[in-house]
Amino acid sequence: MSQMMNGVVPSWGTPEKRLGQNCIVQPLLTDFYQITMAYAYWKAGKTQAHAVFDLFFRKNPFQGEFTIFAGLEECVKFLTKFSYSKSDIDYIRQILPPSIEEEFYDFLGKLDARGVSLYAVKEGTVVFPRVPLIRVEGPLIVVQLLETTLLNLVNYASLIATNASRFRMAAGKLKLFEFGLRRAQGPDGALSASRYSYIGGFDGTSNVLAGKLFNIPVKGTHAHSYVTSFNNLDELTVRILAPKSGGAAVDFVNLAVKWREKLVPIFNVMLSEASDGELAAFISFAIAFPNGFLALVDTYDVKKSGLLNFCAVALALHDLGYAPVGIRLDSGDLAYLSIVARNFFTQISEKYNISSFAKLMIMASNDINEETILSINEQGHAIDSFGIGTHLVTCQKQPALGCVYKMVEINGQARIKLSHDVAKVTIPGKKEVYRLYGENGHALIDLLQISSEDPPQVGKKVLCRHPFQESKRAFVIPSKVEKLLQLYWQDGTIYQPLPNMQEIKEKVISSLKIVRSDIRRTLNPTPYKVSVSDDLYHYLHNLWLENAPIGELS
Ligand SMILES: Nc1ncnc2c1ncn2[C@@H]1O[C@H](COP(=O)(O)OP(=O)(O)OP(=O)(O)O)[C@@H](O)[C@H]1O
Ligand SMILES: O=P(O)(O)OC[C@H]1O[C@H](OP(=O)(O)OP(=O)(O)O)[C@H](O)[C@@H]1O
Ligand SMILES: O=C(O)c1cccnc1
Ligand SMILES: [Mg+2]
Repeated sequence: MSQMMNGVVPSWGTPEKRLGQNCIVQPLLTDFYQITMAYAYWKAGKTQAHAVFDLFFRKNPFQGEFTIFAGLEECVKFLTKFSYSKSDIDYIRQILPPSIEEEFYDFLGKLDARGVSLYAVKEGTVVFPRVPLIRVEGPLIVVQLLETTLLNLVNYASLIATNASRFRMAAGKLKLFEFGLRRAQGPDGALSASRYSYIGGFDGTSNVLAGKLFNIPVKGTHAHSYVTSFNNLDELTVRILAPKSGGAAVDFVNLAVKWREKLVPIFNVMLSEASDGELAAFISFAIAFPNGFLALVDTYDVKKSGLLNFCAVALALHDLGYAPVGIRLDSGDLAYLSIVARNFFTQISEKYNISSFAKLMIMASNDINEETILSINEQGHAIDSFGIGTHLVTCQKQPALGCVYKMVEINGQARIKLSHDVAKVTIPGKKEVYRLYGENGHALIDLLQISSEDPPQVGKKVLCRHPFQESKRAFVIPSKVEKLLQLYWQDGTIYQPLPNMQEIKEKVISSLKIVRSDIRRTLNPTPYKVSVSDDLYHYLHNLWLENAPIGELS
C-alpha cells in the first residue's frame, strides 16, 4: 500500500505549518547561561558591542570525510521571529536572581534580530571540518543569545542528512523509506529525522505528520499484528471483491484458496504447513487495498507460508484486473530470502505468462544499517527497497555532530580561542570561504581568507596553507571558484529566497558529485583539504603568539 501526497506546498507555507514543529523553536529554547551572560554583558555596558561568530564542526561524523549541511531554513526563520514575549520575560524574571535590575527586562523585551546579519553555505551543500557553515554578525548580546538554538537547529539536521546520504550511496538506485518514528528521540527528533532524511536522499517516510508538514511522500505496509489478528478463513466477514473494470463481485476467498492449492507444487510445501490465519489476513488486506496490495510475509515462515499465501492472493487479484505491489521481509537472511522470493515470482510469471509478477516489489526491513546494505550488495540480492528506522534516526554509529559557535571578532578586533589540542584552536577574524575546483569538475580544496582579501581567481595561482602545519602547503590554479558563504538575513529581512525541500534534496545530489569518490567512500576515506590563505595563516599565528602566555620553567 502506498500513499503519495500531491501538490507543491512550500515547506514553510501556511500558518498551520508555523504552528507545527517550529512552535518550539523560540528564544527560550536556549541554555540558561546565554541569558545570564546577556545580563552580565548588559551590566558591563556592552550593549553597543558588535561581534562576529562562526558556526562550524571539527570532525566529520560516521568515520567519514564529508558532511551535509542542513537546518539553515529553520535558522533563518528563527531570526525572523526572535523576540521575547511578555510571558517569556515573566519567566526569565522568575529564574534570574532578584538582584537583576528592572531595566534589563525592558531591554530584553525590545530585543530582536534586525541588527543581525547571517551568512551561510547553501543548505544541502557538502561541507568539511573548520569551514564556517554560518557566520553571524551583529550586536554581541543578540548574537550570543542565538548560539544554542542555532547549534540545535544545525547539528541534528546535518547529522541526519549526512546519515541519510550515506544510506543513499550504499543503496544506489534502490528505494529508501524512513520508518523511524517509533524509535526516534521524541516527537521533535522524529519530525526532524523524517524531514532531513528526505533531504539526504530518502524517498519517503512512514511519519504521517511529517508528510503533512513537509510534503514528504508517505509510505507504509502493515505490521505483524495485522497477520496475527486472524486465525482462519471462517473469520472473514467480507469475502467478495468486484473486478477492477467493474461488474459483479466474485468470491475472492474462494479464488485465493483455489490459487493456493494450484501453487503448492511450485512451492514444494505441504498445504498444512501454510497458515490459514495469514491467508485470511492477506485476503482481507487485499480486499481493503486491491490496488496497493503489499504483504509482510515473515510472520510464520517466509518459504513455507508467507510467500505461498502472498502469491495466492496476488494471483487472485490479478484475475480481477488488479496489480499487486509486493512483499516486505522483516527477519531472517534478507539477501537470501529476497532471492528465494524473486525466484518464485519469476517461475509464476513464466508459468502463467504474467510478466509483471517477476517485477513485484521486495522490501526489506529489520535493523538495517549502512554496513548491512553494503554487505547485502556484496552477497547479491533481489531487494528493491529498504525500510529503515533505528539506525537512521538515532544515528547509532554517531549520535551527535559537534558543531560549535565561536566568537571570531569583537568590535573589529579578531579573537582566538586557544587549546592544548591544536585542532581546537579557532581560526580568528571575519572570513570568507572559497571552494576551488580542478579541471575535471571536482572540488580540490576549500580556502578560508580574511574577508578583506581579494577573492581567488580562475586560472591564477593561489597559495593554500594548512592552518596549523607550516610545511603543508600547495599552489592551486582553480578552474572554478565558488564563494560558499551567502547573505541570507540582514536589516530584518530574508535576503534571498530560501530553497524548498526538493531544491535542497537536489543540491545534496549535485554537491556530492563534486566530491571525489575516495573522499566519499566508507572504508578509510581520504580527508578533503581545508586550507587558509597565506595572509590568514600569518594573522592566525601572530594572534596565537600574542595570546599564548609564555610559561616559565623551574
Ligand atoms: N544477508 C544479510 N547480510 C547481513 N546482514 C543481514 C542479512 N540479512 C539480515 N541481516 C541483518 O541481520 C540481523 C538479524 O537480526 P536478528 O538476529 O535479530 O534476527 P531476526 O531475523 O530479526 O530474527 P527474529 O525476527 O526471528 O528474531 C538484522 O540486523 C538484519 O538487518
Ligand atoms: O528495524 P528498524 O530499522 O528500526 O525499522 C523499523 C522496524 O519497525 C517495525 O517493527 P518493530 O521493530 O517495531 O517490531 P518487530 O521488528 O518486532 O516486528 C518494522 O517491522 C521494522 O522492523
Ligand atoms: O509501514 C511499514 O511497513 C512500517 C512503518 C513503520 C515501522 N515499520 C514498518
Ligand atoms: Mg524490528
